[in-house]
Amino acid sequence: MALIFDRAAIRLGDFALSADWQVTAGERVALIGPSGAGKSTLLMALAGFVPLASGRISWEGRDLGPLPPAQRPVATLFQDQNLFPHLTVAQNVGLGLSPRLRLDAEQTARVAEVLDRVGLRGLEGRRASQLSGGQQGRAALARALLQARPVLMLDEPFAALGPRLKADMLDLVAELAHGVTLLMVTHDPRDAGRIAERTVLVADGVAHPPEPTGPLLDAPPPALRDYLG
Ligand SMILES: Nc1ncnc2c1ncn2[C@@H]1O[C@H](COP(=O)(O)OP(=O)(O)OP(=O)(O)O)[C@@H](O)[C@H]1O
Repeated sequence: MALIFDRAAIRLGDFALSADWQVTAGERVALIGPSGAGKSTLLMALAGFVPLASGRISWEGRDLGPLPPAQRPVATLFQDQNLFPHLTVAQNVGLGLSPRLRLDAEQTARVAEVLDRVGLRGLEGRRASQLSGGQQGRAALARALLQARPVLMLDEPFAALGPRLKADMLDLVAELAHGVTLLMVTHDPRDAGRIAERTVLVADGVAHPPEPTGPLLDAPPPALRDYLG
């Protein structure tokens, strides 16, 4: 069981990126590298929003190429959390199950259960705009978990939170998404060290094969050293 980038190549105008490696199901991997190197674009290719110029991406032996985004095995947690400020917490989370918010009793119970798991019980009826940053992160995580996809992509999650809160949220992700394959874009090597067993360096047109995070950060190759400063 694995997520495989098989000589996958992306071309967008002058921008080119290649990836040729795999991640074992349930593994947690960080993507790190300079701004504009293509970290988000690689995730968007996995999600089906950016086409491959050649090669393929497969999950458990199945080529994802023909699958539209909604049928791919991935859920995404974005930096801006993508919450609708005027909707309640329960509604924002319910959108993960039904885009029109027509939830049956079983789905409503699942929303309540996942809100409980992320520690938001009692705040179901509050508008998203009335949540703290940390609570918003929990609501967005609840929505992503509710989709129950085997791959969870995090694009600079919780970047707006302070270091302590961000660390707590990453620990919560690791705990609640246990068994889920995580791909996390981050600019902070501490995030990678906290949650990711292996790290992909994205630089100079290549998403390099994942390497064990600790040794990679302790003895960074030149491209990573330049980036880390
Ligand atoms: N539709 C497009 N056409 C041409 N180039 C594009 C298109 N979309 C993205 N790019 C380019 O792809 C490159 C990679 O962008 P991407 O956002 O993936 O980088 P990133 O590593 O996630 O950066 P950051 O860390 O700043 O978020 C950038 O140079 C961007 O300008």
